[in-house]
Amino acid sequence: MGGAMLRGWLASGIDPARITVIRPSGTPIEGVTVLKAPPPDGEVPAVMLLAMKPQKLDEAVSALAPTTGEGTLIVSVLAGVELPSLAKRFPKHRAIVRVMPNTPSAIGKGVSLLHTDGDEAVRVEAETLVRPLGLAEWIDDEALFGRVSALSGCGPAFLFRFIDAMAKAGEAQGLAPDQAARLALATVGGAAELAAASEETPAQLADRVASPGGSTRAGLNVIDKGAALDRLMQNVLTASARRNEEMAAAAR
Ligand SMILES: NC(=O)C1=CN([C@@H]2O[C@H](COP(=O)(O)OP(=O)(O)OC[C@H]3O[C@@H](n4cnc5c(N)ncnc54)[C@H](O)[C@@H]3O)[C@@H](O)[C@H]2O)C=CC1
Ligand SMILES: O=C(O)[C@@H]1CCC=N1
Repeated sequence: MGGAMLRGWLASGIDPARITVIRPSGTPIEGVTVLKAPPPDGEVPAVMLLAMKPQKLDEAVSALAPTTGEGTLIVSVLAGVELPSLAKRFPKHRAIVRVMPNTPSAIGKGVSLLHTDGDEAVRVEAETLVRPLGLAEWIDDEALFGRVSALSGCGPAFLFRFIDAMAKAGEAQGLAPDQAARLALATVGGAAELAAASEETPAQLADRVASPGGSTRAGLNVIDKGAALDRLMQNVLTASARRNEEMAAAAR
């Protein structure tokens, strides 16, 4: 996820000289400084983005926490790890902002949910930081932030599965796999762009496709029976929210 955000920032024209990536592998990234660990005599960072797995946080804290200062804005994308859990581990900070980004950030089409207990200046700074990556939305209730992280944070994975499922269904009707994949992807991309550009709701747009008594209605009847897709998505987000809460509890 950190790599996706970095790609988005670099593509938006941010000065790479301002960025240092710390990754244990030390694998270089063109244009930016990459270190295996923070330099002992390094500058206090203005912004520190945490993007390791939540389970790796404690391993990373001993090297990272001493490098922060009273002026450091800590931005965490760690799913589940709440502000008090971060503040406890990084006592020196100006403010802490939680961000739940998603991978389309790499192409400036991401969604970033934001949460902080910082002041207006912190909110402006955080929003300015993530705006080049796509849509930015504040969620002021931290419990809700955890519960809804799955919609946009995990959402791309659910949609990628949906694209694959459409393609497989096309294959089952006789299409070659590569053609089915192309059709499914272009259909999902086009429909999403149309929905974004339209004044009508997705439900109204679905009705526009479904000619009365036609083939779309026959397909929609399967999706709509017993609110099958609605119930599936509710179960999906509930499962993700439950896992998020488990990670929050582990980090507390
Ligand atoms: N993958 C996604 O779409 C999203 C992920 N996130 C969050 O992003 C974080 C990373 O997730 P992924 O990118 O999926 O995992 P990943 O395993 O692909 O990336 C984790 C990165 O952390 C680095 N790392 C490990 N130990 C470190 C340390 N001690 N210091 C500095 N870096 C260290 C690794 O080198 C690796 O590049 C997680 O906290 C996750 O909750 C949030 C939103 C979306
Ligand atoms: O799977 C995860 O826990 C992270 C959070 C959102 C997307 N990936």
